Amino acid sequence: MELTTVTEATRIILENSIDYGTEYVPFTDAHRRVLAEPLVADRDFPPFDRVTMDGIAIQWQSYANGQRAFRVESTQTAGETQHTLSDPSACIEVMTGAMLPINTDLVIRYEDFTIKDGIAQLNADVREGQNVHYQGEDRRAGTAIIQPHTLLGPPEIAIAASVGAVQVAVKKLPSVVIITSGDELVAVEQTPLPHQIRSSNVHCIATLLKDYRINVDFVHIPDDLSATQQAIQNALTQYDVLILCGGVSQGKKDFIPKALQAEGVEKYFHKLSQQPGKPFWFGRKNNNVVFALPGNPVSSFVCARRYFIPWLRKSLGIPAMDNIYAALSDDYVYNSPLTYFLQVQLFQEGATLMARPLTGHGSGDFANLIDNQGFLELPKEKNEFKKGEILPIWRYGY
Ligand SMILES: Nc1nc2c(c(=O)[nH]1)N[C@H]1C(S)=C(S)[C@@H](COP(=O)(O)OP(=O)(O)OC[C@H]3O[C@@H](n4cnc5c(N)ncnc54)[C@H](O)[C@@H]3O)O[C@H]1N2
Ligand code: MOO
Ligand SMILES: [Mg+2]
Repeated sequence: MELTTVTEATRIILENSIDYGTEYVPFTDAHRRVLAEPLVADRDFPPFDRVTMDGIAIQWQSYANGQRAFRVESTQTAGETQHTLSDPSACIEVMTGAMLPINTDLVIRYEDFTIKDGIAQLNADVREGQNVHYQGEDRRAGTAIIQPHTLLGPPEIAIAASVGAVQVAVKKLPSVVIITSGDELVAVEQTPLPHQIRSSNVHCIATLLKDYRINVDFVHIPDDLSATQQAIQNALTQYDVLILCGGVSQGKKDFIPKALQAEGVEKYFHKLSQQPGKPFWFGRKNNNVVFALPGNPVSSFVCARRYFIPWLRKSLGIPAMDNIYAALSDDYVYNSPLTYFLQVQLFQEGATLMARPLTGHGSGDFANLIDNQGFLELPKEKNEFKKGEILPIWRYGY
C-alpha cells in the first residue's frame, strides 16, 4: 500500500482546520488562548508624564540659568493628584510613579543632591527632560496594542489588565475526546496484572493539549468491534474532535479504521512514510475531525505533536508550524526510506541550538522521552545526516 508522505499528510490535515468562532473569557483565564479582537488602549501609555526616579522635579530653565540649589516646595507621591510648582526657582519632591508636577520638566534622583534645611543642593549634572516617562510615548489612546491572532502570555495579560479588558475575546476551542482501546489497559489507580499495563499515552497527549488550554474527556473501549463502533458513534455527536489511541495497525483486534469507516468517517489517509507513527489514520465526517493515533507511546506522541498541534494552531488562526531549528551535534545515519523523528537532547553551543541524538528502544520506550526534549525531523529523501546540519525540531512542550 502506498504510504502518505509527511508533507502530504501535513497539507491534508491543515486543509481540514476548522474555525470554532469566538467567546469571551475573564482576562485572568486567557493565558495561552488566542486573541480574537484587538486589545485597544483606552488611555495613553503612560497615561500621564510619569516620574521614573525618586527625587526632586525642577524646571530645566532654572538649571540652564546656573541655579544649583532649590527650595523644596511640596512632595508629590504616586497616587496623588497633580501638584503645581508655584515658584519656578524651587522644586517639588517627587516619587516614582507620581505625576510630574505642573511647571516642572525633569527629575533629579536623590543620589544626585543633598537636602539640608529644606534646600536641595545638586552634586551632579542634569540633562534636559531626564527621568520622565512621557505621556503617550509608548502607545497612543485608541491604538490596538495587541492584534487578533496573538497567543496570549504574561505580557499580553498585563496589557489586558491595564486597558480594563475584564473579559477578552478569544478563539473558541474545539471539544476533544481521547478514546483509548486495548484489553491490556487498566486505569492509573489500578494495580495491573502481569499481562496488563496502566493507560499512559493518553495522559501524555492530554497534557500536550493543555498547553493550548484544551481539557479533554477520556473514554476507554475494549477491543470489540461493536463496542468500538458504539463509542465512536456517541463521540461523533458529543465532540468536535476525536483522538483515538491504538488499534490502527494490522492486529486481529485492531478495529479502529474499520469502525470509523462503518460510522461514516471518511478516511483521508492511513499509514505514513514516517517512523515512529507509521500507522496513523486521519479522517473526517462533516465537522468532526478524527485523529486515530498508533498505540505505541512514542508514536502517538509524535503524531499528536507533529499533526494535531499544527492543526489546532491553524484552527485557532495562529501560524500552524511551530517548529524551531537545531543543528545536529553528531553525524547520524538512518537507513530507511521513511521520515524519521529522532529523539534529541537540546543544548546550546554558543548561539547555536544543538540536537544530540538519543535513541531508546523503539516506539514503545517512552521512558527515553524523559532524557530528551524534542523530535528532530529527518526527511525521508536522505539517509546520512552530517554534524552541523540544520533540521526542524518539534519540542515536546512550548
Ligand atoms: N504486522 C504489523 N504489526 C505492526 C505494524 C505493522 O505495520 N505490521 N505496525 C507497528 C507499529 S509501527 C505500531 S506504531 C503499532 C501500532 O499499533 P496500534 O495502533 O494497533 O496499537 P495497539 O496495537 O493497540 O497498541 C500498540 C502498543 O501500544 C500500547 N498502548 C496502546 N494504548 C496505550 C495506552 N493508552 N497507554 C499505554 N500504552 C498503550 C499497547 O499496549 C501496545 O503495546 O503496531 C505495530 N505492529
Ligand atoms: O511507527 Mo510505530 O510508530 O514504530 O511504533
Ligand atoms: Mg495493534
